[in-house]
Amino acid sequence: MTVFDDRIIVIYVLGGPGAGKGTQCARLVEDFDFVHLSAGDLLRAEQHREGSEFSKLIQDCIKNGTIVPMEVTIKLLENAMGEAVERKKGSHGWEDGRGRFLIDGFPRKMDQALKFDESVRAASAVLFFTTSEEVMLKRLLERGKTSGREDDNEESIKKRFVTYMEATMPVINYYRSLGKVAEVDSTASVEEVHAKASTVVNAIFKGEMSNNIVLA
Ligand SMILES: Nc1ncnc2c1ncn2[C@@H]1O[C@H](COP(=O)(O)OP(=O)(O)OP(=O)(O)O)[C@@H](O)[C@H]1O
Ligand SMILES: O=c1ccn([C@@H]2O[C@H](COP(=O)(O)O)[C@@H](O)[C@H]2O)c(=O)[nH]1
Ligand SMILES: [Mg+2]
Repeated sequence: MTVFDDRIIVIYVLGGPGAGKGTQCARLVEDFDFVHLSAGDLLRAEQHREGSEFSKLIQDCIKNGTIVPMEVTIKLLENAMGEAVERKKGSHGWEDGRGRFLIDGFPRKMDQALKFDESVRAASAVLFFTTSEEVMLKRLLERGKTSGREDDNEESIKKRFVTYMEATMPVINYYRSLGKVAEVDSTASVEEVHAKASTVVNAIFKGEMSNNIVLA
């Protein structure tokens, strides 16, 4: 039994640090009336919440590119989803009555994937953005000039790459084994990547994604 039923559609958005997940999610929100929840943003908000017992833990994990224990992140996501559903009820709601969530930067590790799918809501698909480490590093160092993020520096970025390869790639391979991964090369311009991502999401909504997809 999951917290949310089949009126709620969840798409996980994964990819290496700086692959463009947040950028593309913002664009897809405009097209498909998604609620976009970034696990990293929720953790940063919790880190800075006055009185949070997890503040120091989250700060250390983010700086070192390691993964915050799943209980913390899943609770934050579950709460944010619940709040979004309530907000939607109070306004016009979702057009077709089906709630649509893009869960960005999550699950980063197998334990999170299994727990969220089984207890909150199983993901319909994984939108997976890929590009080279060289491109990701360049983007993140550029972003770091203005982002104020404690992990947008070369030392933290290198650690994030290691965590991504060791903990997150197994998650992607797990969803590949379920035929749920839509891989989109995110090296090109924001517009070009957006066009491909949009095509994929359309296919997911039309129920046309019966196996993994790769869009180069
Ligand atoms: N297709 C693109 N071409 C050029 N720059 C891009 C592209 N997509 C994103 N960027 C830029 O790269 C940086 C990282 O993008 P974004 O924040 O979307 O990545 P992310 O995958 O969410 O990263 P993180 O895992 O660190 O949260 C941003 O400064 C963004 O403006
Ligand atoms: O599920 C998650 C997601 C993120 N984290 C931590 O946050 C940072 C930043 O995440 P971004 O997606 O790049 O904003 C990440 O490096 C982890 O330290 C997490 O622990 N669990
Ligand atoms: Mg991001």
